[in-house]
Amino acid sequence: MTATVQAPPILDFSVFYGNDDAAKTKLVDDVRTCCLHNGFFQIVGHRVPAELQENVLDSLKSFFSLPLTEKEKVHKDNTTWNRGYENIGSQILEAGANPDQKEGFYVGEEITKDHPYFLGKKLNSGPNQWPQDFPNAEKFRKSSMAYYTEMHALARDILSVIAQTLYLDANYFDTFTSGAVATLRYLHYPPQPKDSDEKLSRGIGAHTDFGSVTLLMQDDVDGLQVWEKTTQEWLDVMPIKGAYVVNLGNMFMRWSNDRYISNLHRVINKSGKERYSVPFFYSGNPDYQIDCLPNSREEGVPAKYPPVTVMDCVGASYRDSYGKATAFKLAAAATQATELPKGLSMSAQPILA
Ligand SMILES: O=C(O)CCC(=O)C(=O)O
Ligand SMILES: [Fe+2]
Repeated sequence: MTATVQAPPILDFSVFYGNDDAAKTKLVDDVRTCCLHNGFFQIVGHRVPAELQENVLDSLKSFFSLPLTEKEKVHKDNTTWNRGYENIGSQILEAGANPDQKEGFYVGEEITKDHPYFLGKKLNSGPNQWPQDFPNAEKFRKSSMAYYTEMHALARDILSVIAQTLYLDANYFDTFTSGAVATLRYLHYPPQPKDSDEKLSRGIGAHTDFGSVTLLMQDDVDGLQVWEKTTQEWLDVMPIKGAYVVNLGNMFMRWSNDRYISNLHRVINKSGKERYSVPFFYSGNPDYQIDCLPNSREEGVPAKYPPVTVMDCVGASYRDSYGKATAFKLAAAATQATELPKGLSMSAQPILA
């Protein structure tokens, strides 16, 4: 019998908030093992209130059930800082696959137009767009912002554990997390049509995330899969109520000189049901310099990458992924396809002005 490889381990994060030193050391060791293997783990026992999680899920479901014309009133093309609604098919994350079969809504810090981040065009910084003609509008806005604040706190706590996995002070990332930019993304994956091409149809194509860490809440429908390099297979990450799937992004991998992994994952919604999920992408302070972390390379081994700011590192990945969808649209138009993939607009979306 062959040993089965498990989807990301489920770790009890409550020990981070307790006084049991042995349990804390074990948590740090477990997180280190995951970071070295594929950069994925799951946590329970965090402090994000269950009621807030439910409010977020309820209100995003009622938003996505609005008519398209209502959702498009807050389309993210109204901004150059990536806030608001995104149609199905706007992104291609897997080269060669069809545009992603998901619609989304982006939320970030409420940044006013006189804020230095807005004036300096820092990494998707600006005011949010909120749907107005909507019975749950107030609940949607309030729960989104309360949840956004909670997620910042949880990301800082997780980074504190990750610092310790590298034998660094628990507060090593404080300058990186102060003034950090992050994006909350509400996602809705309609059921994949039965006659869709299995090989090409994706809720979200195989990709790695761009930033430092991503904290993902899944609703109760499965579909997320993580690539397991040792057995060359896709492993299902079955939803656990209230838990977070945590994964490292490309910027963290670069920062650790490729010692810690940013791993491939994808979503295919074969459930026949509507699937909802809420990733929180933590970029960090846009002006922070990402330069090889201490203890992530052997004595005498050079750093693989030159220093880069958070803004340049994450911004380049965003532009690339939306550029692919635009290229697909242009290719489809060039072959005189009568029908373009739904939701692909004719204007390229400038993600970072
Ligand atoms: O919806 C999910 O479960 C995963 C979403 C994801 O990987 C992403 O938005 O980067
Ligand atoms: Fe992802």
